[in-house]
Amino acid sequence: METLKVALLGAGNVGAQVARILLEDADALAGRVGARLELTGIAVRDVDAPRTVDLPRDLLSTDAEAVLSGADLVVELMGGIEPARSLIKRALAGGAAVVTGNKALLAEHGPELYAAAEEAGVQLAYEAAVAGAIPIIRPVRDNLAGDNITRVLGIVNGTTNYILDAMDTTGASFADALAEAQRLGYAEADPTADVEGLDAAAKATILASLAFHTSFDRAHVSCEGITAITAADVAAAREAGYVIKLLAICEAVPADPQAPDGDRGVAVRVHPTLLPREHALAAVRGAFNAVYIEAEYAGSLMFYGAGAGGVPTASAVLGDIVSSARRRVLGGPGVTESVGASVTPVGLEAVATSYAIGLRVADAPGVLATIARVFGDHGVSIGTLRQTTHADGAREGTSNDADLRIVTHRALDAALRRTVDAVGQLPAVHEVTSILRVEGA
Ligand SMILES: NC(=O)c1ccc[n+]([C@@H]2O[C@H](COP(=O)([O-])OP(=O)(O)OC[C@H]3O[C@@H](n4cnc5c(N)ncnc54)[C@H](O)[C@@H]3O)[C@@H](O)[C@H]2O)c1
Ligand SMILES: N[C@@H](CCO)C(=O)O
Ligand code: NA
Repeated sequence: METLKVALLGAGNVGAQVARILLEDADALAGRVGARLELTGIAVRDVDAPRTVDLPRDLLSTDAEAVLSGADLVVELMGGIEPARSLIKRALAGGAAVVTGNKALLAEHGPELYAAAEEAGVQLAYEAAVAGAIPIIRPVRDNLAGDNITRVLGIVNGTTNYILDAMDTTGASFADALAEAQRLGYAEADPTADVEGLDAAAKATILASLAFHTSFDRAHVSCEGITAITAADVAAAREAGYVIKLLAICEAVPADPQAPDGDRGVAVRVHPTLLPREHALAAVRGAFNAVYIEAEYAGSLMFYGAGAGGVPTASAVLGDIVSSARRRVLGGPGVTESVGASVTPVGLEAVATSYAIGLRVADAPGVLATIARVFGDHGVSIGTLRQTTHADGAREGTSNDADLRIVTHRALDAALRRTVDAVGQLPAVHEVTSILRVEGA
């Protein structure tokens, strides 16, 4: 039987598990590939660092370039932009197939790397880069290649879903839920990329490019994280029949909001979103991920599972290793990215959604009518309105305060902002407590 040489770059959470499985399951994998996969080297920062998995010491090296030279397959699990980018380019140029889970790198430099793979006639596979273990890259790129995807809604970050779910089910504050996520090992020690939505935005960039056959850039993706979400927002959403999720949304919309029947563009956005509790994505709990796809012929599809964690993510990496190795045995690079569509990337200003708006107002006669008139004057239609009086929020010498939660019909972002600005100027409105988008209603 032929032997293929596999080089691994990085032995952290995911890399160490990939190495373990390559060694432990060597016979089974050889049967599936039609060649033996020999792990020839593992690039690490420190040969003596403690690891979650005991790895053969003679495979470890701090010289990544030496590790990848001569390999048939290079598996990059170091993360970050450099040196990952240069090492992947070097591996591709040398004729090796590359497997990576590096969404940050692909969101910023994907087209350059896809082109390098194409030029070298080898495969660049990255199933682990979006939603961990969930098969989503190949379904979107290959299985749905003959369909027309119209919308992708994804819960693609486990840490933020864990936090929002804990806030929803236990009433915890954002800070307490984050601390718990860190204690359980879901969030990074520095969880900025998770809670600010940057990790989800990188994944959205990759999904949009595949779903709409166009090279999207991270700069095309508008991004808002969950750090401003309060326990009160979550409670109010719950009371109104919604749950708040951080969604990555890629959607075909009119390129010019003033010309609804004109050319279509694609808007890609990440933000906290209210979802009706009966929506399929509302049932995604804890650190799980799910991607919901609407396509012209397939209808609605949902992909669900573990979006993070060393062992589940290793499953996606191993799948790419087996399939790349098998292609190597059979010859040819297989299916590659298709970017012939040249869809126009458009910004958030082109997207109309419903909004949930929280207002702290004076509980006095005529206040509701005045607020409703401002909405009407700006052409934003109110769908539902709930009022809760605040006995403990009484303002000295005046009326009590009340909390209003308004859910609008679909409106463009600019019209909504103008409306909220005008409402905020009303003397009876003491504070705009939140503005959140609603999807799936
Ligand atoms: N952990 C997950 O759940 C998950 C899920 C999907 C994708 N990913 C992606 O997989 C990749 C790896 O993630 P991870 O969680 O294993 O990260 P990690 O931080 O646990 O592991 C990365 C390892 O690479 C090593 N490394 C970094 N630079 C190096 C260099 N120049 N030379 C040698 N070694 C170097 C680090 O020392 C570390 O051990 C990242 O791109 C990440 O975004 C992770
Ligand atoms: N930090 C990421 C890891 C998986 O990409 C998450 O929480 O989903
Ligand atoms: Na995946």
